[in-house]
Amino acid sequence: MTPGPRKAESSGAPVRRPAAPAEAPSEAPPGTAPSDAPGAPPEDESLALWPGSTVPLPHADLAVGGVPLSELADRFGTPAYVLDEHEVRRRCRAYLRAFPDTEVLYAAKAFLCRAMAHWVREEGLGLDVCSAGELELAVTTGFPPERIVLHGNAKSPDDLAAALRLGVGRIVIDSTSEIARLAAAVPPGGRQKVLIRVVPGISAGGHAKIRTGTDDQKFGLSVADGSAQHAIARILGQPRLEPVGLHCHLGSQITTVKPYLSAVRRLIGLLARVHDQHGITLPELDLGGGHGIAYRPGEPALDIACLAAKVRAELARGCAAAGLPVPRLVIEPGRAIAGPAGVVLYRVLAVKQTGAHRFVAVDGGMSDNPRPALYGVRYAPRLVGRRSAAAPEAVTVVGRHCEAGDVLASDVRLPGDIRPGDLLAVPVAGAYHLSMASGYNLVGRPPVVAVVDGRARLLVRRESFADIQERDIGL
Ligand SMILES: Cc1ncc(COP(=O)(O)O)c(C=O)c1O
Ligand SMILES: N[C@@H](CCCC[NH3+])C(=O)O
Repeated sequence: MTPGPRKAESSGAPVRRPAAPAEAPSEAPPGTAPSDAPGAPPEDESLALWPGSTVPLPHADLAVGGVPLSELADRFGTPAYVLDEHEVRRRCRAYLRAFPDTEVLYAAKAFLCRAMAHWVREEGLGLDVCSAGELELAVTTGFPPERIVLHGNAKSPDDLAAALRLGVGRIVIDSTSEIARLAAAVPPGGRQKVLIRVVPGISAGGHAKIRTGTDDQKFGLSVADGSAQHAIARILGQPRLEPVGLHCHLGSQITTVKPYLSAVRRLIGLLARVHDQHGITLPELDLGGGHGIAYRPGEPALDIACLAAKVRAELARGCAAAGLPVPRLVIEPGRAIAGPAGVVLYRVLAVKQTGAHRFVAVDGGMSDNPRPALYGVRYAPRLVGRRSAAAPEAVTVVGRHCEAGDVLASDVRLPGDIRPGDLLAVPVAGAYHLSMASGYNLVGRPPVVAVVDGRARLLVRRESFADIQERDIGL
């Protein structure tokens, strides 16, 4: 990506965007352009996908949360994830505003650390977890277990034991075989609320690998082949399980409302069948997450306000037609809350011209961001901390790992004089980066630094060589 036009480059202090009007825009739903960033639309359009606090500084630096990125790189090293606390909180509030009377669960798999759990809880969201690890971490921050929902297509005995011991609000049943196993784990006299994960037979999502609404995949219970109906009958035969609703998660990176409306219609159909067959009304409908965001300028994002309005209308219409009460709505956004609040910083280590290709190799790679390798996702890195007059050239930003496919950003435009020592910053790095980071090549995972109001605070420290060595028992 070409560094965009800068403004107000004369003073050394972070230049703030105009203050947000007191009312709505700063709380506009995530994903709605141009108010995706808080306050007025960004002065510099090339910063539209960056956290709302991002401002240009002298020497082509950027400040996020009032802290210059080059200062963060010097202080915390690279690679490093930077998270704008205000942006996370603003996105949580925007969801609550767009979805009144809805339980909004933040999907912890997108990114979780203690501070994140704390912010999300303070903002009034619940949590969707899919392991004992995510659950226990959240609970250590005082997250009320009753506001937590446990997911997973293969929950381990430890996952179920932790959920029951800590008293999570609901457990999502994902397979028939799980029913008896869960019922047996519930202590005598206890009754666990459960949701049933339903596969509605809808194809939606940004990449085949992240589509979970089609019948032929590993998650949930299909309506088409009757397994969902069969599972519900089985659950009703288990006195220690209390079915409270249906759940579906269509996939991730969904940028249109239509698939959600199809899901609502199919789930209402199933609610009606359950009512007719068993004489019960399940009071909850959990539509999962999957709300798509843009990673590069010009990419589409799901319009959350539109989603909220249309889902509510479809629920009201469908339930009235089926003679059912409107169920309580639950949603589980992850990416749309954490993703745009994060930036990742890399230092350039090598620049190489091979034939037609110019490679810019940085000190991170697929171990801190496997998403390009997994899903072919494209990012928009930007040179920060140094002004360049060189014309932009097409380059491929690659990582440091022993894989030809370790590409972080293919065919992006960076100044032609890019060189070792330069700092690159990549926006929209808050979701599914650290949470999917690996230990490949024994490279320690990067730290997470929170920025807010001109202050930087380490949330998760860098994984050191000592950390890695400690786990290795030796000969
Ligand atoms: C059950 C469930 N809920 C919520 C999410 C969050 O999805 P996203 O981060 O795309 O909003 C996921 C992940 O795709 C999921 O599997
Ligand atoms: N991890 C994926 C999406 C799947 C989300 C989890 N169900 C991503 O980075 O986009």
